[in-house]
Amino acid sequence: MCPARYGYLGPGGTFCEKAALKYFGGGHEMISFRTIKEVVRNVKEGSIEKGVIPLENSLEGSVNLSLDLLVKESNIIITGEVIIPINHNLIGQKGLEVGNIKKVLSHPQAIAQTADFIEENLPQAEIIYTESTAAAAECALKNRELAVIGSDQIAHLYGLSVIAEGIQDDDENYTRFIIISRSKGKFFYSTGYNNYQDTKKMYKTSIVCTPEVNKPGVLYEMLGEFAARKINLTRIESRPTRKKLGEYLFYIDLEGHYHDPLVAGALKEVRNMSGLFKILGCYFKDNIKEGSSEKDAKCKKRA
Ligand SMILES: O=C(O)C(=O)C[C@]1(C(=O)O)C=C[C@@H](O)C=C1
Repeated sequence: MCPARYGYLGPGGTFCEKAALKYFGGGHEMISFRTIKEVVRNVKEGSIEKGVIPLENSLEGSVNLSLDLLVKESNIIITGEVIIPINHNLIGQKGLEVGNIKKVLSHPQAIAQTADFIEENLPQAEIIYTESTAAAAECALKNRELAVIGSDQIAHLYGLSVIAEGIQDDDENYTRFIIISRSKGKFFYSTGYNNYQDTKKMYKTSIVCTPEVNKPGVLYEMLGEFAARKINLTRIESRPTRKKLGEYLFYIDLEGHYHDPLVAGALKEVRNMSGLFKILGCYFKDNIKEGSSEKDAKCKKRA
């Protein structure tokens, strides 16, 4: 049997690769793509079975491009999630000192997650955004005055040195990645499950919706459908519809399976109040285990 083909935001050494390995384990064909858009396109066109892209970070919030693509690409669904701790380092060629750094390169999320460090230690440096932390490391190979922000793995992989360790604004730094697949058809409601207490422990359902009419209290009414059924929401995020100023899409993640009658009932009501309504996916929950940040792991190793 051929190994499954999975894609992720690369090149090799990104946090996304780490997340993909945690989720899929070994023994698969792993293909790196240079942009999130390319990962999504390849899943959509069927050249890979699943793709892994970043969705949100505990310090910086959403990766807007990923949110937008989930709505734009109608045949893409979320089939899994994986959360990993993120530990950033300042990286450069051997012998590079902080005072000599002219440019700092990284993914916008990584730059934002280390904003305090940059402000305090690198006020002289020009900031350059790249498609990923590993793409930044490729550039550092060609220029001695250039530093990169990323994992210690990329330093190792690209033969670079770590100048400063653990430079994120807060030690508790996690990114949630989603696994995307090609949708096989419309989501349907059924009553396969009937114990919300069980499904809420195991599953998450993600939806996106926009109220059909813009009237006072409409969002309150929509969210009330979940509150009335004691359905726990784990996230709500708004993004412009990109059609009209002041009109928003609401991304909602909730605990429970959409086949659970309680969840299905709430979703039906919310759909009735919505213009656009899409179930983005229903998948197993990943949990952050206490003491699972990279820094904690390093401390344990040293002890
Ligand atoms: O550039 C990488 O290494 C990525 O995997 C992307 C990404 C992101 O988009 O959030 C992933 C984790 C970190 O939050 C920083 C960057």
